[in-house]
Amino acid sequence: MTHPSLAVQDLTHDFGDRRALDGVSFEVRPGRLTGFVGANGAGKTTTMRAIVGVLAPDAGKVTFGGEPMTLGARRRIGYMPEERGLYPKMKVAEQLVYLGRVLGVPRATAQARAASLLETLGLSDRADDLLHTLSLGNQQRVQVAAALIHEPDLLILDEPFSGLDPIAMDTMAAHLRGRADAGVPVLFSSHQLDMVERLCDDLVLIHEGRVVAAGDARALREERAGRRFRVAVDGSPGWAPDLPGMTLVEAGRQGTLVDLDDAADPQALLAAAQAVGPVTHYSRVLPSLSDLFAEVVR
Ligand SMILES: Nc1ncnc2c1ncn2[C@@H]1O[C@H](COP(=O)(O)OP(=O)(O)OP(=O)(O)O)[C@@H](O)[C@H]1O
Repeated sequence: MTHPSLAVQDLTHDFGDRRALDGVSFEVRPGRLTGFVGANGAGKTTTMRAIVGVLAPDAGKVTFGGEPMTLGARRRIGYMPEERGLYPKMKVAEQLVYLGRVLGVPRATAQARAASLLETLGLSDRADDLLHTLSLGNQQRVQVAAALIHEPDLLILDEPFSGLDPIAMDTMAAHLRGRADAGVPVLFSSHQLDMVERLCDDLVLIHEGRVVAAGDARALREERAGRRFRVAVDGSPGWAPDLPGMTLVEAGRQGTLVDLDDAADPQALLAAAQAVGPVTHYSRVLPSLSDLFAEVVR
């Protein structure tokens, strides 16, 4: 199924005399996992609240499939709020079924979905436990299940990875990937830049209420790639080129890292490596997401 795109256009919002959002615009495309990254207080939660309609922004608009968000469209969003908000004294599965019913899912369907979500999130054995008896990380998994119980057309998740152990993180990541692969636009905020870098197709970087970079994650990194290359020669882990305009950064088991000045030819580096032995790796080094982030917020 093809889902529409979410577009956020020129959102502006003040809290008193503090401008929290200052003309925020970006798109969350169907089938794309979009990571929403920014420092504390940058405006991620406020933007997400405006998207799902719990906050009315001072200016700007949110459209889904080109149409303004209606109440009906909002019911098709799966939202995991920062403040969470499930019922601590209700049983896990019962709670999911209840939330599904509130969103118009027939009881039998909600029961089947709850069981299947708990299974994929590794919580089947806790289905009949009261929520508050689960660890915080497991409560968080239930929170994600709650956001998915009505098979939403759009997922907005505020820090779904915070507080999860590495295994739970992988489970969560696989689940979000699965929803995106099914065509759903997915926007999630996170401070775990390595996870975002590994997982996301698209990025939105926000700084002090303004979007400072947005779009295809790889393209954003490629645009900012310098002239650093990694080359690995089989059997010669410490090899270093001796060529004009090339500065060795490091040489080791991960290969040889070299900075080229503007006049140096990357092919000369490759040829020199090939003269030493079989080349097992040769690539231009892309900046990491944390490099990218540091650069755009400077
Ligand atoms: N209800 C509120 N009343 C007053 N100021 C607020 C309110 N909510 C947010 N703010 C302010 O708006 C700005 C943006 O906050 P927001 O919560 O959107 O940031 P964030 O990017 O989600 O941060 P974090 O990563 O810390 O969750 C901050 O300066 C914050 O203090």
